Amino acid sequence: MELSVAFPPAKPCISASKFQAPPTKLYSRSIKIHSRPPLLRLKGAIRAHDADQALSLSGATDDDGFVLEDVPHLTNFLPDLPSYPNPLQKSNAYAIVKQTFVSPEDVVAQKIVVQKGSPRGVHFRRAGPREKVFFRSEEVRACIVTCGGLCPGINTVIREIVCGLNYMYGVDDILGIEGGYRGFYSKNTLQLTPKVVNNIHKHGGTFLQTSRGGHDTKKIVDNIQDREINQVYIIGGDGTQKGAALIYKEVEERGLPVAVAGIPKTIDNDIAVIDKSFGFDTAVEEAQRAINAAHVEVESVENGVGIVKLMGRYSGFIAMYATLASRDVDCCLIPESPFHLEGQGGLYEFIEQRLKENSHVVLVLAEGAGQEYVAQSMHAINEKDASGNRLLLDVGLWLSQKIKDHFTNTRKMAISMKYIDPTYMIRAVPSNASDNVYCTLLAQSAVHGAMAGYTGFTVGPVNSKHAYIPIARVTETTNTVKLTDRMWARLLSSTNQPSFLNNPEGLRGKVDEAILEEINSMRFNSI
Ligand SMILES: Nc1ncnc2c1ncn2[C@@H]1O[C@H](COP(=O)(O)OP(=O)(O)O)[C@@H](O)[C@H]1O
Ligand SMILES: O=P(O)(O)OC[C@H]1O[C@](O)(COP(=O)(O)O)[C@@H](O)[C@@H]1O
Ligand SMILES: [Mg+2]
Repeated sequence: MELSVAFPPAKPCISASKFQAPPTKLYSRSIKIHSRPPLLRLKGAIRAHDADQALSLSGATDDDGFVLEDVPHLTNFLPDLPSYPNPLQKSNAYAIVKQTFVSPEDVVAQKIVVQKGSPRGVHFRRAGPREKVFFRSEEVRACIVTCGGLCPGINTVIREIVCGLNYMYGVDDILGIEGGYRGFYSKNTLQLTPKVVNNIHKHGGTFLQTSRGGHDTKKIVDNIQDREINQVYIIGGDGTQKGAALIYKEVEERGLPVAVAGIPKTIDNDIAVIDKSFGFDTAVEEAQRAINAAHVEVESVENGVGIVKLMGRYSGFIAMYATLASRDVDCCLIPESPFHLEGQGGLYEFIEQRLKENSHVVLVLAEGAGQEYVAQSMHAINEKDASGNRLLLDVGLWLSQKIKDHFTNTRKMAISMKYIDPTYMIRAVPSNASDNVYCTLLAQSAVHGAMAGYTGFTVGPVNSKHAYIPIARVTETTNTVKLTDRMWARLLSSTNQPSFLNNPEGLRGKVDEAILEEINSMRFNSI
């Protein structure tokens, strides 16, 4: 029988130090299922074979198009690593659970809407506790680091990693790395216990502090080695996960028995593969307060124009969901959807029409929207932050000014402009109840994965089932709002705003020619 599995190429069984790091790019290959290698018992430990776990995914044939995009396992480069029975076997919490351990055959499908006869497609390993663990509890020294921008729920994830390790696996040596990646080599560590982290989930921000920039793989791994850390939990966005992949590769090259687990974090919800990033719901909820305030303000004056600027560097998810949730928003502008101000079908015309109808209008603006216009008007240079992310110009201020100028000078209409910028407020709050539950699941899944010897993985829900995803899969692309998907159409139907696509010529010279081409071809295809 043949099984199609996607994972880095198998490496010869030679000493760990001689291993080459596998290429990041995953590829798909067919491998035969042989009779499973014997499990040798030695002194209460079980010798495992990495292929054992992948190959036990029986029952699939290559002609049904089943692909497993597997995550690395410590035994890939440390084949003699002993394993032990999972202490959860004796856990009160799991005492009456029907199936404590996730079967090695359990996988999560990336696509759940399929057609009859279509290939089964890509799958990820299901997250959760495994029968065998590759660490003795008393030998674990774990560390947690948080990097990048803030997001509601980071503290809950930290808390639940600490409590999960301690309560489920009896681990009591957990270090907090302070101030992001650079904290590995520039700061002292913090000892984390359930008591220390008991209340942190009630606060926004990160208990461990964070930073941008400062990723130096060699220095970080030197530090991991010097401190004898063997489990690394890394909470952060796309940049952080890229850094985590480099740490994992370096760890593998050095042949260290260190599990590297990534927990994806970003307020922008732009991480690929996973359903949604934690804190996103909280941020959307918090954004309602700002939208509400804008609405109250502009409803109370004549010709009130409210603008609310929300986060979203390259993707407008927060703006889109906040708009859909609110129903007080007349128009939502996101980076993915180019807009134009002047002429037929433009923003000025739309605002004037709504002012005539309702005497007020509320616009929600993602910070990454219309950056081309702002850059043109300010002759700005492309500045970057310490992590290399482009620093955005304030589109909110620019748009408020443009609208004021247009109505006062060109249209000779008095308007009352209220510009609200709650960007940092929506990500600095503690997470709401549903995000807290989500964070708990993420943290526990990460702990189970690391204890089971998986490494170089990111954890997250795929079609609402938590899975272990190869890091490269979540960093190779960024999630953006697809204008061709139904969700954006739902928003347009809800606000009844212009799509700005009916007059692509109005965009000429203002947005990238490639975007215009795309719009034209979309229109052509949909006619
Ligand atoms: N391509 C990369 N390789 C290695 N480290 C990176 C990379 N991109 C970002 N980082 C590091 O990850 C951390 C966070 O990245 P940043 O982009 O600021 O936030 P986020 O992880 O939320 O996207 C920073 O310390 C940065 O140095
Ligand atoms: O001012 P900071 O801390 O750099 O953060 C601003 C950026 O952080 C974000 O909230 C999210 O960015 P990350 O996910 O990369 O951390 C962006 O929406 C925003 O542009
Ligand atoms: Mg990022």
